[in-house]
Amino acid sequence: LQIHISTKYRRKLTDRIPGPFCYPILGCVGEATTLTPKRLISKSFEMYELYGHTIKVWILDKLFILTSNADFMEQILSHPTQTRKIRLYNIIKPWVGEGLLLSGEKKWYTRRKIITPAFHFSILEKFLEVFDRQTSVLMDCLAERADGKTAFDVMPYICSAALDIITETAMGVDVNAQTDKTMPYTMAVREMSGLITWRLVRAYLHDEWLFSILCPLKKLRQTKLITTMHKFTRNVIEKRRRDLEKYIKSDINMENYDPDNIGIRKHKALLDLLLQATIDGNPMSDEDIREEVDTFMSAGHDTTTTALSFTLYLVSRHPEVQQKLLDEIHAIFGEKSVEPFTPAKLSDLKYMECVIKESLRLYPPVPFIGREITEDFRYSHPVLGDGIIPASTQFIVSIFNALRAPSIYDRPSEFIPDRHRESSLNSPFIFVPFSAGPRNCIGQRFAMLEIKVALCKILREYELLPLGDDVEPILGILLRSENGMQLGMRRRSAA
Ligand code: HEM
Repeated sequence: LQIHISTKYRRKLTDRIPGPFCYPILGCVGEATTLTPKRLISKSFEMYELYGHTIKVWILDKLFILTSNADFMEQILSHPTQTRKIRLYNIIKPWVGEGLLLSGEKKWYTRRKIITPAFHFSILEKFLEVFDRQTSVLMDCLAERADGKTAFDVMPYICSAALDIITETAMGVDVNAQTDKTMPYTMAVREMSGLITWRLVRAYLHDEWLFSILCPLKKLRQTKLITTMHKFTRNVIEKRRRDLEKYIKSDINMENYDPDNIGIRKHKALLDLLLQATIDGNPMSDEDIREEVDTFMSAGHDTTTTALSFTLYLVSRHPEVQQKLLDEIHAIFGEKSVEPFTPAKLSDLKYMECVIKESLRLYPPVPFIGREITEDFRYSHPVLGDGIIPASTQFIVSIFNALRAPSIYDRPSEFIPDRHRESSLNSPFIFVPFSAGPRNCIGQRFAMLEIKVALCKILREYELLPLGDDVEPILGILLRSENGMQLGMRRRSAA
């Protein structure tokens, strides 16, 4: 009865929004508990086909509005105050705290202002050397699989390289994730990412309290992993803060400074920029910085892993695309003498950009995002007309469906990189793998540069072969393939 009364106002406000039949009080709770991450993809297409591109679903007293309509999502995503994230994201909160990804409203706004300069092109340019060096390690690791006839899952290799890259750029620390599989910090990050995915596909374990009751051993394990990760990040922050203070007090030129701690590198990391940042005249506390660095670690390695792995998979299945990519790489960097990576040269890789975008369109690493509506929100929908989304609605943007909308993309399920030469498809609320509006991905240029460097190096050295099973995408906070991302490789000189 309480649920019925508390939802009455919200039901009335949203009665014109279509959606599947929901039982009184229970809503669609029965169907929601039977949905598997794999079935979610086909189910979402069925629902949009049946009800249009904006749908409502009740689960007990919770109202979800799902949309893949560009105009409608723009109204929420570009709104300056509707910035609070849906509760589902809380699953990573014990790890990243209220860093940029999870913080809301005022805290988010202040942090975003401080962190944005850390992703300026002039800073990212310095990371090209890290991308290059760590991808060279990846190339050595891939050599063991490049026999030209055996299919393998490329994702674990990419994941270790992405972990090395993000740890070095975020914290200035070399953790050798690709060559040393026993380092406690990287083992913890890997295990934690796996644990998050495991919990995500079990809706009843999203709540931290229920998770502790139903899976006490896993909860204990999670606590241990988080302790390991936090301890590592805090140690690095303390060390870098001491280094920085020493540097400020003395006349030592940072370039000549020789860090005594093994593994700590000289070039500036994102964390150094945070150490120098101030909020209202006060420096950020170590705990504030820890949250942000852990956010970069969490948001910045699994996403690029997924993007690069799907891109390699798609290129392996399209030899004509692979040849065009190779021709472009040779034209810009030379066939024999290999010129170093520069931002200008990387931005000349126009065809490669189309290929990466088309891969992000078909397989967006973040398949959906959500906002919790904080106060009644007046909207104007191109099909449903004007209306109000009531406060506390969980508003879900289906990036996966938006990027395959037949009304926007001709032959939406086909891999056609050249379609991105058309500027209309690149407008911010149409092409949304990095979201859009004030809370879009702060790391998107970082990710594009990292992927471009990796593609250049891999394709120059190896031919990708269409071996192994096709991908079977499943939806979670991140898009995954149930059977990995299989392909074959052959050294070009051996072709
Ligand atoms: C291909 C790779 C990537 C994709 C597809 C991606 C996608 C996204 C998306 C869709 C969001 C919006 C999330 C939301 O609204 O809930 C987001 C936010 C964010 N991303 Fe990325 N991301 C990628 C790489 C990165 C990298 C490399 C970093 C850091 C180095 C990063 C850091 C962040 C952060 C901190 C936010 C939160 C921004 C805010 O709320 O102000 N991402 N990303």
